[in-house]
Amino acid sequence: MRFLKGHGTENDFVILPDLEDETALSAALVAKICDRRAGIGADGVLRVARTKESHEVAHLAATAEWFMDYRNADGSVAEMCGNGVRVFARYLIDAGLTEASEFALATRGGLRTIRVEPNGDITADMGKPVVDGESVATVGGQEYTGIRVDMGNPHLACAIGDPVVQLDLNHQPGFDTGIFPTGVNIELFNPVGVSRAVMRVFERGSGETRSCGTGAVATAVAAAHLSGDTTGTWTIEVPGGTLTVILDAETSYLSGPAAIVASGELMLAE
Ligand SMILES: N[C@@H](CCC[C@H](N)C(=O)O)C(=O)O
Repeated sequence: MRFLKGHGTENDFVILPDLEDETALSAALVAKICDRRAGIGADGVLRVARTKESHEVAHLAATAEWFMDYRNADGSVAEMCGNGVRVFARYLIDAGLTEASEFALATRGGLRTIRVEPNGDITADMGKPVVDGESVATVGGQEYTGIRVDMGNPHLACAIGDPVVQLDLNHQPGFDTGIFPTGVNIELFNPVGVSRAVMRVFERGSGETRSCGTGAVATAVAAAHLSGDTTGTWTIEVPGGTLTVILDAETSYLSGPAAIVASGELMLAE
């Protein structure tokens, strides 16, 4: 099976073009592929499938030709991945599978419109974030209150007083499993200056990653909320780079670099 490797602000993915929809991707195979020692290594897998052939999203086929079938590093399925859609778009463009500079992609979280910027960055329309009250994450015995944000996938974005660089994110943070029965992506951030935040993330199904696009939007929403705003342009610094988030009354946008860095033949099987 052919694969490519790509990343968006070091949130890295193995891309599996499955244009004829022939690959049954088990959780075990995904976990093997994402293993950083015994596999290729990645935060997740992006299977490239035709929307019309994919029963989960076939109803979106009139608008989006391609479906991003996203899997976390542990093999679990997620609704959306913000850096994933941007890297997926970069693959489609580089592979000549689209010539448009603006096009829609199907995800389990619904349609996402992509725009290629003049400087090569890729912007995704991430939809309207849904804010749904507060909850608490526990990291290293310390409790942090955050804001629940639904980006198609679940987030808990916590502004904290301790510097995020000092956190130990080697272990799963605690969270309320009653509120998040299918797990949650947890962002810890320090607001810095005007409309800027430094963020780290512990992703559901992947552990700590160096960036998370849906998490960056959730962080911008939470940071804006704290400053009494709901709109504006936010710079979110993550360990792997910098993302820009625009919040307006109707939707949210995520912009940043996305690159394909390698391709090859996968020898792994179940
Ligand atoms: N890295 C992603 C989010 C991937 C999915 C997430 N781990 C989940 O299970 O919801 C992003 O860039 O948004």
